[in-house]
Amino acid sequence: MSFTKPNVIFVLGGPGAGKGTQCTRIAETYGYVHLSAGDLLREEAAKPASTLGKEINEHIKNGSIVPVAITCKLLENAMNNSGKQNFLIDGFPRNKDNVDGWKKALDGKVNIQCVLFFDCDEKTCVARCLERGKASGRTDDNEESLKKRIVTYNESTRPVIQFYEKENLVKRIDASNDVDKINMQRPSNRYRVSHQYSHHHSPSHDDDDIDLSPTNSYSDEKEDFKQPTGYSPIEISNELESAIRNLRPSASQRKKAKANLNVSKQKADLPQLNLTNDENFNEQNSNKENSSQDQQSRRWFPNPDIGHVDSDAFIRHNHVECSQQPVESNDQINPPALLTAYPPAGISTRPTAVVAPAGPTRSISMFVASNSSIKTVNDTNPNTRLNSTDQQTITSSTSAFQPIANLRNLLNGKSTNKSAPLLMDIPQHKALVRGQQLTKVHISHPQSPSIVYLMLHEDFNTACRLLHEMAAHPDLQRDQSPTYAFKAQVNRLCACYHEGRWFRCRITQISPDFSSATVVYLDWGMTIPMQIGPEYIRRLPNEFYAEPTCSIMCHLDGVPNTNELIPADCLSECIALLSENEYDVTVNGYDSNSGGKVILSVNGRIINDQIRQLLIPNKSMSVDDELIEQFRHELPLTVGDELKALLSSFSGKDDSFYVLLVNEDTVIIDRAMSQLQETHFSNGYTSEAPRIKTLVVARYADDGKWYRAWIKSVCIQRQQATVFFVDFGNESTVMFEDISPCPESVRTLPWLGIRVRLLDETMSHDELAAFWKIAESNYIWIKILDILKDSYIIQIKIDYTLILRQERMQILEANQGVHVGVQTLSNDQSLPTIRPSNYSDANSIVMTPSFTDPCATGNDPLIRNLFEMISNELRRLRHRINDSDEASQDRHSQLMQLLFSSVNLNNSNNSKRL
Ligand SMILES: Nc1ncnc2c1ncn2[C@@H]1O[C@H](COP(=O)(O)OP(=O)(O)O)[C@@H](O)[C@H]1O
Ligand SMILES: Nc1ccn([C@@H]2O[C@H](COP(=O)(O)OP(=O)(O)O)[C@@H](O)[C@H]2O)c(=O)n1
Repeated sequence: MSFTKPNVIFVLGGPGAGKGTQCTRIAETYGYVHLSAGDLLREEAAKPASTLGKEINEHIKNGSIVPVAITCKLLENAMNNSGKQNFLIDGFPRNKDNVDGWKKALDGKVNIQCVLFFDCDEKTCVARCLERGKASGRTDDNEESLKKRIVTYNESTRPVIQFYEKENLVKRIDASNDVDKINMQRPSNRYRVSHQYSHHHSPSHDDDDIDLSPTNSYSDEKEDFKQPTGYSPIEISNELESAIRNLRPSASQRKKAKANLNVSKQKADLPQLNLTNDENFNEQNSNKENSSQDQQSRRWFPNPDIGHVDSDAFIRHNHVECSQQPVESNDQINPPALLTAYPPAGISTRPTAVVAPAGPTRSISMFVASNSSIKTVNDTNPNTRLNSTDQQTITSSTSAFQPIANLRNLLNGKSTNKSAPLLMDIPQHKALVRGQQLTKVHISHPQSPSIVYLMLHEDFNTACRLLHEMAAHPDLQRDQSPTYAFKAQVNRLCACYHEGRWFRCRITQISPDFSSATVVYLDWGMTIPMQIGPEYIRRLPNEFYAEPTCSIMCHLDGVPNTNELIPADCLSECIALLSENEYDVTVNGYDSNSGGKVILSVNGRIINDQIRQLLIPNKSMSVDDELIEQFRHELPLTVGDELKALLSSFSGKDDSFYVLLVNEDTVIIDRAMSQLQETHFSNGYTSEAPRIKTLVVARYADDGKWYRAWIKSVCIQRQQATVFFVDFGNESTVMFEDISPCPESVRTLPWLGIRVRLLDETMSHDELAAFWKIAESNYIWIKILDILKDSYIIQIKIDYTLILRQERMQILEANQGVHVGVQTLSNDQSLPTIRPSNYSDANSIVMTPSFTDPCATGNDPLIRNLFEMISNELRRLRHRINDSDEASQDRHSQLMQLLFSSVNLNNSNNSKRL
């Protein structure tokens, strides 16, 4: 029995026909998971954060059909999240769009067992819905909506039922009967329903059985439905039923399977052995045909492409040295029956691979280009020959978009299952380094539009070498029983067989019946369900523990990391963008938990931008700060980072404010922008409105210069848009003619405006204004102390040297030999050594210089005294809010004067005079 493909029964019928009622019973009796499309839609619409709520609610109220992308994704997610195999899908597919969308997303990946058609006359349906409406609170159980729903049902859903009738999949059930008559007759273990071809014909008898066995996919009683009044009992055997109930194979099954494979050396009672029989292989092979039809959408599921990897072809093209001989294994001498927590001697648990700057290579392109011919090569190679009956079709029960948390756990070697032991591990891929530029990088698995697994050139070589070595390893010969038993356990490493190759994998999930496991391919990134059994999963021989994983998970910087529904056509465009032979990669960040943050490009074409363009138009057009946060494009900052910045604007909301980071990007943006000042934008948005939430450049009215911004809202009438300047953190209203698409050269540079607030310091706007007076137009150094959702907690270090340099230079010139004071720095020197006097004062403007000059240290008390006074002055300044600008400016310069006169005098008496 195969559990690799989920079984699906569609349940259709008019509104109120009783689909939900019967499904609940079937689900209880047969262990099917009941998924009601309508319920899922209502649930989604009820989520406060849902951007689709309005759209869904409108359709429901109007009785029209919600676009399939939404419904299908909800169903798919629910199936994936259930972790189960058998599903009753109620209220779907309801029109042709539903059928097509389902096919596009899931064809070949599930087993459609049948379509249960609950046939009920209109009057009864309406009456039931109205009755339900009294208590259900549903917005559509009223006469007005019902009229529309009935029309939709007759016009759109009935043709779907007819379509499936032609496919001989429909089981018609007279749903006008009493609830209990329709339902299961216990205790006979039979699902007894009367089913008739049409409600115009009354049933001649009413105890036909419907087979709900998960494996009996298409019934062969075609004749049934050729005669409208014909009934043909579909037997559901007790055996089959118990098989559904008890998914765990029986002891005798296990024994038989074991005998078949002659796994003599294995422990007799290994519970995970559930070996496949011929029937399965046939079924799987027929599934394979289906699945190949829909390769585009399949790519989002665990990637079957790895089956095409042919290391021999690869080696021929690339002259990679690789032993053709079986690798000498000392396992025979030193055989651990199961891997223990101790790594074998000589195996490093630390990464050893070096992330090489990708060298010149033809490998990846050759590999990809020769993909089509690889199959043939495979067939002629005795080492890697594909045996068609041995092929295990990969079908997926895992989500197209895996939650990152799981992956993170995987990458960290953390178990998702508390009881699972942490075993010997394969070292992680070497960390990427911010700023690294890589070329000829291959995507081994596009997990989602925003997450990909990258393989550097060297990784690719290693991965192929591993494939080759594993194929030659004596313990991984499929025609021979494995030397050592392998007990499948969550988190355990293993070798998995797929399309003629063994791969290094980690088990992440095991089905309750121990027949299948979900494994992640450590070197290629994808997650795939596998049958458990020595044919498919074996102990990973010791020699394959040393090599670090060959791929690295990376987020595409600036691409929204969305779990939201993505329409199928948009998805396939994303896939196409991620299917290039090789990429140039810029590393914008790396974190051992979440992997790399990268920008992919091909011939200068920035893939991140293209994907973002595809994804963002699908988002809600309502202005929503939360949402923009999702794709805000920041430098990856971490706690402890010290950065040079300029104060740029108040956030206007609280005591947070924006600073503009000053780094090499600032220079690039600056340069690009000043070039733009000169060119007159002819491609401004004069005829059409700029799209909300797109990155543009906009002319800032105050100085007439262009800056990067995103569109927050537009007013077509006034031909105006509110834009948010991403490098400064302020908003402004700009005419359409002063807005232009963002030039590519600066599009992917991180937004330099970051929102910050001071630790434990609440500043009023007025205080901030005073603070501004001191620090504006001068660089400040900020240290990141904490990262909040919407802002950074920072400590400010004001680089007084910049303020003072001028004067100080003069003083120094005039007073040779005076060593007290602040260290002078040139602009590009590293951090000034000015430090806050103590931690609690960290955010006030009290700064104490540290001294590099030994002479100065002798004057410590004086200096402390001096700076205390200065800080008092500064505090006073902060509170002199009502002063006119001029007055405070005056005060400011007075203060500076004081500072310098005191430094100049370098005398405690003088400092007292302050
Ligand atoms: N066989 C039946 N006879 C009478 N009322 C029924 C029957 N089946 C369901 N109902 C009632 O009719 C209403 C609609 O049933 P429901 O299962 O929610 O329909 P659907 O899912 O097809 O819209 C419910 O209030 C339910 O209690
Ligand atoms: N596949 C589906 C299922 C339901 N729906 C919407 O959800 C509404 C309620 O569906 P439902 O299955 O809960 O209700 P019934 O009409 O079966 O009582 C429908 O009228 C549609 O507006 C949809 O758009 N597409």
